[in-house]
Amino acid sequence: MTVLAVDKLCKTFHGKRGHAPVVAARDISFSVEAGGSLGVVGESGSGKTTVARMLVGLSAPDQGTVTVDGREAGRSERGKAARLRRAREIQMVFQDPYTSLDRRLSVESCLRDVLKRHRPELAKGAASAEVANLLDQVGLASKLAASRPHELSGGQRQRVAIARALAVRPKVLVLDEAVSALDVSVQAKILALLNEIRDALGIALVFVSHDLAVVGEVTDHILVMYRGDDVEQNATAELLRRPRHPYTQMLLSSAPGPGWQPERVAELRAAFALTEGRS
Ligand SMILES: Nc1ncnc2c1ncn2[C@@H]1O[C@H](COP(=O)(O)OP(=O)(O)OP(=O)(O)O)[C@@H](O)[C@H]1O
Repeated sequence: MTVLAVDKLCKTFHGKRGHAPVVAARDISFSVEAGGSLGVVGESGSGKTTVARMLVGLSAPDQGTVTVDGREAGRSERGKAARLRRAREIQMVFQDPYTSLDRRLSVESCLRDVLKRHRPELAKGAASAEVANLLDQVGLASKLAASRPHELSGGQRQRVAIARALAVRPKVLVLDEAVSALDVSVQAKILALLNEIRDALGIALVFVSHDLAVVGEVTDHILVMYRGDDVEQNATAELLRRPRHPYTQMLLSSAPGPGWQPERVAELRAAFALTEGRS
């Protein structure tokens, strides 16, 4: 069953006078099933974050629609009601949990705040049980409930950010470079957690990353973006085995495993630009 349907999203940024407008997203369409996972990949500036921000309502598309469970996001309500509904449907986890978490709040207070705002029907006892349940779901020891963000490791902070997003019981979870700042071994654990979560809860994931190796671990479909365009979309295994578009081929050969090789990318990009007639 399709949970998230994105149809022809477009966004152009009109910068300062004298600067050409930047098309950050051009007719981007995709869908994600319940329990499914789509990776959005591309190099810096390809438009991935712009698409992620449009999904959660942080940025308004010039054109196009985002539909969750058949209902267009942000259509019927305005203002606060629209923001609340969108937040309950689609949650986002950012790259740096240190800046996205409130430093003054303990883990428990942070989760309770979200429950109070988004699930006010929960009585105090039920909210305590839900905090314990959320910590368990993201693999955090209950003794960490009293900790503040600065007392946690990067991986633990990202688990708190995921728990905070799950507290809302969203249908869709968008992760923007959510493991990029973590060590490889911590990355692997968070990716395993994300796979467990989508299996257990049937949430649809949109996983934004520049790192194809990481995306391959956690998605069943991939959308490749280049300068705002959708250059290729396919099942993950097929795309990694037989990339059709020269840009995807370039990304793949420049990232044979975890890690990014800028020199090789530069070489291949030059070759790709020649074939595309772009500079
Ligand atoms: N608020 C903005 N105002 C003007 N231009 C913007 C704005 N946000 C993004 N852009 C431009 O839109 C293009 C796409 O940016 P975006 O951040 O979506 O790419 P990205 O693939 O997520 O890159 P990165 O991985 O570096 O974040 C870039 O050329 C960027 O400079």
